[in-house]
Amino acid sequence: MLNYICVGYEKERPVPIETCPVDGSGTFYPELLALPQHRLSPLLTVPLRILTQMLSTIRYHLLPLLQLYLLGLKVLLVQLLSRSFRLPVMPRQDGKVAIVTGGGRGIGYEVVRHMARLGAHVVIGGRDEQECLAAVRKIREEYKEAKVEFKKLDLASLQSVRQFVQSFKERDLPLNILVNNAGVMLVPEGCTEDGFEQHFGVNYLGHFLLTWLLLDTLKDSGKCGHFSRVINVSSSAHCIGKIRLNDLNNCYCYSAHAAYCQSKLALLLFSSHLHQELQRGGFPVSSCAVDPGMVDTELYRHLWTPFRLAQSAIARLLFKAPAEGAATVLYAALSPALEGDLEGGYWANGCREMTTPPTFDPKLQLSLWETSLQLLELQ
Ligand SMILES: NC(=O)c1ccc[n+]([C@@H]2O[C@H](COP(=O)([O-])OP(=O)(O)OC[C@H]3O[C@@H](n4cnc5c(N)ncnc54)[C@H](O)[C@@H]3O)[C@@H](O)[C@H]2O)c1
Repeated sequence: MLNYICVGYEKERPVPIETCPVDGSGTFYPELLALPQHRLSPLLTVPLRILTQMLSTIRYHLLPLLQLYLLGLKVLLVQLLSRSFRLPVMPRQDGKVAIVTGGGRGIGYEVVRHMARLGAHVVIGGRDEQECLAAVRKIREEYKEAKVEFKKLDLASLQSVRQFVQSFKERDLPLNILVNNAGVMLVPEGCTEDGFEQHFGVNYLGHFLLTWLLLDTLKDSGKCGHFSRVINVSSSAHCIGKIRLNDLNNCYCYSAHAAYCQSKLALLLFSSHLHQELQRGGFPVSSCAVDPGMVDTELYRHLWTPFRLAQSAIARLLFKAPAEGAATVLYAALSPALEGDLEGGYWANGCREMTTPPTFDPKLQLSLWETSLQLLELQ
């Protein structure tokens, strides 16, 4: 259960006590807060409060918003000027078992469809039953032999993640590929069943738990030269993400833009740390992160209406189709060239790419890893 205190600041929002440094360190404007306001004349206190509020709004709302839209423009420009990666012909995947989260639509659907066509047994872990069953039907209609099925998985509920893993393990199937694809973007402020901010809970923490609980199966299913693979679908938005270890739930000042970017950076840090841990332990499992590019899917439905309208108008022309967005994910998951891959890393448009320094910060990776284990009560 979360306890709340009121910091008497900003909109006087209650902030969960565990994540709130009461002294305001590292966030807001402690230098302004630290002023002995009781000694200031009321004439000064009011403008000071207005000023701090304006600064907070700029820093926590406008800046992440502007950064994300500018990044979007840059990515679109690069996409327009460079050739979209085309997936080479991949070998048959008979006998392999894959789990794809959020495989009922968008990029995930195309990943499932392609894997099923190649003979893999694919389990769609999805929240929306109707959507996922429709996806299963469609794929079976297209490929009569497809081994594709749906199992309920709501990443916004840790209990649902545990149930999904338990029912998967009861079947004694191997697990060769895990694609952590499901995601939400710019959803209104709200919490998961377990009280985590939605982007953080669904995009990152739910996938952390899912992977953690499936690790033994992934390890048992990998062989030397035939590693099991964990593919984390991140985003170029991670570049502008910031990990606020003392406010992972974005309680101080909620910005959906900042929350999405943080969740995608967290997924990348997780992917990198997991890969190193697996290599250190000598396990036949690799982990990498993939940016699918800007893809025309329903992910954008929570954009502010004018942006949403602009996005739908230009999407067909400038955005990738979901199958194109799935290409790098599929390459990372299936390519024989990556068998026994010891590097993991971050993939975009068919290539392994360098990315921003925080992603390689071992201290940050470890802190986030340990905090996540604590939040999930795994330690
Ligand atoms: N579309 C893009 O331009 C883009 C760019 C970068 C990264 N991505 C990432 O690609 C991934 C796939 O996104 P998409 O573009 O196909 O979007 P989408 O909205 O079409 O698909 C998202 C999928 O996640 C599922 N999902 C959402 N919440 C869930 C939950 N609580 N439990 C289980 N499943 C849940 C949805 O049901 C859906 O199937 C996401 O992680 C997204 O962040 C997309």
